[in-house]
Amino acid sequence: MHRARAATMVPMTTTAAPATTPVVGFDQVSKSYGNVRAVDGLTLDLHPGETVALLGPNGAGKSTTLDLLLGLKHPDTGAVRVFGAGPREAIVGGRVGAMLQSGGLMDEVTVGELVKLACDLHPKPYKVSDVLARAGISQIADRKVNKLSGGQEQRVRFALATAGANDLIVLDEPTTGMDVSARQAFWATMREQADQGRTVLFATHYLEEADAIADRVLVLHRGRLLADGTAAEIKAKAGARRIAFDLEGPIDEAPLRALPFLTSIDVSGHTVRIQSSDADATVHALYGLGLYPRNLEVAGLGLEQAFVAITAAEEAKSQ
Ligand SMILES: Nc1ncnc2c1ncn2[C@@H]1O[C@H](COP(=O)(O)OP(=O)(O)OP(=O)(O)O)[C@@H](O)[C@H]1O
Repeated sequence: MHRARAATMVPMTTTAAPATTPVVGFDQVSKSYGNVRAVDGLTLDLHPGETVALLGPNGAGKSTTLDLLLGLKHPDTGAVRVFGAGPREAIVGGRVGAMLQSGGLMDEVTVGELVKLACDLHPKPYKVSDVLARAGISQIADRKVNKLSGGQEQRVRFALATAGANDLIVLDEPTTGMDVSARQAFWATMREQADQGRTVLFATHYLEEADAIADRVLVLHRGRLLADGTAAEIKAKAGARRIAFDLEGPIDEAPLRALPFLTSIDVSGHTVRIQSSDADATVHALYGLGLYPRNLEVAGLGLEQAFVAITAAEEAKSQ
């Protein structure tokens, strides 16, 4: 999503909702731009204390989903609820912190002034010095916002989204441009927030972050929810497993390519790497070829490979 944003921080408050009310509820939500259906019949609930990663290829509808949730866009059909109210009603107070992708930072103020403003506006603010320290920007508090590097700007957005205690934190590709230490500090803060019962929803292209951080993963594709579960469940849903082994002598690829249930193969030197939708059957057939595979390893897919497998299978269905 590369569109400019009106604001990088969206403070909201609502009256307390009953404990059973989901933090966020999407009920059959659809949103189109002309003939592009960005969000297509999306139904899901988010609950207190969940850390949820929203994954999907470019154009899958992640940013539109977050915009709908924040009331920055309105559904064509269906309903979006935030703490039991419509997003527009929810926007009037301060239970939601949002870190969006671009735009909205005031240029002519210093980092410290901007963070102080965010704290002043928040109904449950943290101390400005703590917010600056947590985002790793105390040293640049006197610098004008328009003199920052991309990664520093992103740290400032992080500070704005964590200027006060929010019950829901919405993050659109939050760590893009951050260096390793900024990422680590960022996710440590988000973990603390989740441990305190807050709900964190983040869209990302960094699947290793989703794997490490999220206790629930949503996979969007063409505006529809393809998968919803823990990272382990998503990996299992992809079905395929990785098989790797070494062979001595020149490798004849033809019989390997004919192995049953093989979905991909890569031969590099003496090492063969295979993906199979039935690893047991593939390994059995491998021995049936009279080969002697050494250093044989069979493992599940990583989240990234599972994501690629799930979305590629969906693409194939729609062709
Ligand atoms: N303002 C707009 N006008 C027209 N089409 C739009 C607009 N905003 C988004 N779209 C289209 O809607 C679809 C979903 O876009 P969206 O930005 O929600 O996807 P995304 O998953 O966030 O993508 P990315 O990973 O590339 O940021 C895309 O096909 C996009 O081109």
